[in-house]
Amino acid sequence: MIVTLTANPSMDRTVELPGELKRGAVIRAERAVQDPGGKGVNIARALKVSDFETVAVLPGDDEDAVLTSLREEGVAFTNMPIGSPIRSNITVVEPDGTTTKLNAPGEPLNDVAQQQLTRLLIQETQSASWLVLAGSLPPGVQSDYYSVVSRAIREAQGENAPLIAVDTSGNALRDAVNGQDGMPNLIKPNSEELAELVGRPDEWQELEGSVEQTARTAAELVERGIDAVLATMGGEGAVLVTAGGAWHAKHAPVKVRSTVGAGDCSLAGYLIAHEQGKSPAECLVQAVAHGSAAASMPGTQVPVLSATTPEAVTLTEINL
Ligand SMILES: O=P(O)(O)OC[C@@]1(O)O[C@H](CO)[C@@H](O)[C@@H]1O
Repeated sequence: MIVTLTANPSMDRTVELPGELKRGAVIRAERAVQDPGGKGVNIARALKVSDFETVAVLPGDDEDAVLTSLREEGVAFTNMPIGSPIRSNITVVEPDGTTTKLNAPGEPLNDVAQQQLTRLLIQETQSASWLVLAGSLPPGVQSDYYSVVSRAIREAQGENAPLIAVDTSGNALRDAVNGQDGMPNLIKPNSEELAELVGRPDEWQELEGSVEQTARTAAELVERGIDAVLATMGGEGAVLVTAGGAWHAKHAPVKVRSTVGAGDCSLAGYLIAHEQGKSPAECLVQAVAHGSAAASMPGTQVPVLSATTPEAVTLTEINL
């Protein structure tokens, strides 16, 4: 069973425009959709739609629209009431696929709420194989929260502790991999996040354009004690580096409808293959197949495993 934590969930509102986005104009959208969101929520939705057991842990009131949508989708969740509505994040999609995202800061969580959330996670992860800590941290939460949660879970569950995946950015990611509270088992940075993590933020564009350099940079993090680094490269696919090897995988081109949530689905694909006992390279292939399928769907919709096309993914081993 896979437990996800979304400390800063959202209602994702996506509008598709008939033409280019013009600043300052009133634009009539062609289509508008809304989906429950936040990275851990998306991962749980992607797992559930393919019948993998999952629980999404998140702050939010029982009657909040995000939780109502999760109930409708049949996604199991445990929520912690906060007395205010979950934030709305807006995505604007232009006909050429250009996506502009406006993310709200989210509802603050005080110390008591953070401790309560950690306690909920300890309860929910008693028989979990993975815990996924995903997305930004809301106002009031220190950037080392994922590190603190990881330590609490590992102390509470001992030998039965789940593997921990972290999918976040900025200081929350930096602090999650500083090693003081142990390393995550898996991280999923994009090129920008990877460059920042190794302390060379200016290198991100080079990383995005070079599979070998991405793999070498990810390997630096594996040397620091992370089991697996799944580095996503947008349309160029993804690189996986573990102590046992490095691989690049790329899907045949697809018509992109919305890239929002594609990274979350990549991680879901990786976890699905891992739950099925597949090899690291096969987990990478499924990650890329899931990410591509998600990018070809509107809004933050998630693909079912049977609709993904791992056979359209080219896998290459990288010699470091
Ligand atoms: O503001 P955060 O927490 O970094 O990201 C939130 C978010 O952009 O991530 C998901 C896509 O990955 C969306 O569902 C959601 O709106």
